[in-house]
Formats: sequence, structure tokens, C-alpha cells
Amino acid sequence: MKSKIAIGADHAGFAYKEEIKVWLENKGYDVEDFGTYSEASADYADFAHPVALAVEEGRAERGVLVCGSGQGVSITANKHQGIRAALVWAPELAALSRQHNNANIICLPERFISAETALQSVDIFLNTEFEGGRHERRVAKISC
Ligand SMILES: O=C(CO)[C@H](O)[C@H](O)[C@H](O)COP(=O)(O)O
Repeated sequence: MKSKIAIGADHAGFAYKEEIKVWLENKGYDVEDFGTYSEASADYADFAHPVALAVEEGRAERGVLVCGSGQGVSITANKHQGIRAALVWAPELAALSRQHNNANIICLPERFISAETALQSVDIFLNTEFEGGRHERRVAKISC
């Protein structure tokens, strides 16, 4: 079994969340799904907070969040001290979010990217290491 991944979405991210969950499980990840569980209208913070908490408390190694623009879930998750949630809309940004920012949650905008881009971005996000070095100093300065 690979690492534990916390996942969540609102109604606008539900379809990709379901697709990403199955894809992760098929790759051998242990996935905890914090909802939402249907396309019924829902509030993104109700899912972003539990995912962020699971990562912050070490119950999950990384998190995946999806909403329409990716912005609501990223703004919410970044309220948590231990969270660096990156809004990603291209695979190159997924790589940079890990290499330079040591991001621990990826936030995806379902209404603006293809499912293929979303899956490729998650794959890169989970398989790219933090570079450290000068980025270590910069990431250390994020917390206030
Ligand atoms: O993108 C979002 C927040 O940044 C959410 O997914 C919402 O869906 C978005 O705000 C639009 O809301 P709506 O109820 O789907 O019109």
C-alpha cells in the first residue's frame, strides 16, 4: 500500500474527485474521501477543512481538493498552519509546487482544466520531491 491521501471536493469538483479517487486506488494509494458525495450544491469549506486537518495532523501524507475554480478550496486549506495548498492548472505547476514550495495539498479547478490534466497533475504532485536548499529558507518564512 502506498501513502494515505485525503481527498475532497464540492459539487463543482465532484466528478473529478470521483475520477481521481478511483485512479489513486488503482495505483495502490490508501484514499480517505471527505466528500462531497453527490453533485448536489455544497459549500467547499465543508470539505477543504477536513482534508486540510487530516494532512495537518499527519493522518494523511498529502491532500487533493477540487472545486470549480480551485480558489475556494485553496483559500480555505491555507487557513491551516501546517498547510501549503497549491492551485494547479498545468502539470508544470504541480511539479513546481513540490520542488519549490513543498506543497502538501493540490487544488484543482474542475471547470477550467481537462480530466487528463487533472490526473497528470496529481501524478506529478505525488511523485515529485521538494528540492530544499534555498527553497527551504523561503518555505520556512511562510508561517507567521
Ligand atoms: O469554485 C468554487 C469556489 O472557488 C466553487 O466550486 C463554487 O462552485 C463556485 O463558487 C460557483 O458556485 P456555484 O454554486 O456552482 O455557482
